[in-house]
Amino acid sequence: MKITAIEIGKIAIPLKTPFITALRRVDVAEDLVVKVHTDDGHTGYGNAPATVVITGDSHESVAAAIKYIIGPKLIGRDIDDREDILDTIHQSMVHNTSAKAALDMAVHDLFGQRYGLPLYRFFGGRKTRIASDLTISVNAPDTMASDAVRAVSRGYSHLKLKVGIDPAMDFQRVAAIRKAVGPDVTIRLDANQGWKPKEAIRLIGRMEDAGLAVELVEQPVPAADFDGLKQVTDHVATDIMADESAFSPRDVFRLLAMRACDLINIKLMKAGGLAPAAQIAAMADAAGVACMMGCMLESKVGITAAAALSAGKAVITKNDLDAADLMAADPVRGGITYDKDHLVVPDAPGLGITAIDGWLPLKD
Ligand SMILES: C[C@H](N)C(=O)N[C@H](CCC(=O)O)C(=O)O
Ligand SMILES: [Mg+2]
Repeated sequence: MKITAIEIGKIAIPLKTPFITALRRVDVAEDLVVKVHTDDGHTGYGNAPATVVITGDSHESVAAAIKYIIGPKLIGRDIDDREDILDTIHQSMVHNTSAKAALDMAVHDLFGQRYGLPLYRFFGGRKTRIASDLTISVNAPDTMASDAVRAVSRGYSHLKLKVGIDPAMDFQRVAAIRKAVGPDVTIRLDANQGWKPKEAIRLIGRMEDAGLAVELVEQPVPAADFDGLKQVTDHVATDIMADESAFSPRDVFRLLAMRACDLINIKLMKAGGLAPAAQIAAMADAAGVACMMGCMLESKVGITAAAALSAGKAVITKNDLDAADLMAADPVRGGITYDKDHLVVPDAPGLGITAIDGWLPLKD
């Protein structure tokens, strides 16, 4: 099975409600989807949503990296040389993790197809269903409370609340939601870098004193401030998770060595795909630090790949793989299905994706 061509196209999917974080607002999710074709008629799928405020990657930069730098090095390569192809993807250029993730995913998809192996089995095959939280966008406290109640009525028992806009109002947001959903719903927070270290320590302490029962706080401080992240971790009882601080395996090695966080959020778009994401999971496992499998605002292509890794690794104990469930339409045929708050992984070879509706090839 040899790679013969790589096509790049885009899909646009309206969201059920606007996605609002401390970093950005999105009304329509746009995802770049690559198709990697082989000489025996197979197609491997991968995706790369542009999340410029987090990864720095735009659709233009992803397409250029694939088309001019990494892609040409993959043409003619045999899928049986998987590790060698993955080395090429990851060593062709620095940064550009979204472009690398899209190609790494497609290569794994083709490898699964080559051997009739569902990807979740390739990564360990521990489960066929994984539970995810649902994200509640940052808004006025009463709006967030009603969004949270609606999410619980849809079957979600874990909610990830976006905060990080301003600490006093963030306290009101969490208090309003806890009051609305009661004590049995798990509440996790994602500040998306919005607080300063001392501000975070005071605010999380206040939430602890008020008995708001927050399970974890994701990325309280700016991504580059590893010392600030450690300061927060060391001064609160609530678990602190690194997200934007934890891109590459090397970042995670540093975070683990510093004991700067209690948990790691792994995302394919930050790590550069499944191979480096699996490396991160293995390092965290060795350090005794549990992980969340997270996602960007991306289609079911990337969510299916992330779910396959999560379903195979015991160290991944939490999932924030709700992106495709935040969307009002699903143009991806095959892949995972949502069953209330669970994702069911496909039993078909590779990612099990058969077609993408509304996929428009990128023009030069
Ligand atoms: C979609 C997922 N639940 C999520 O919240 N991811 C964000 C970043 C997503 C984005 O801005 O596209 C995160 O965990 O920070
Ligand atoms: Mg996050």
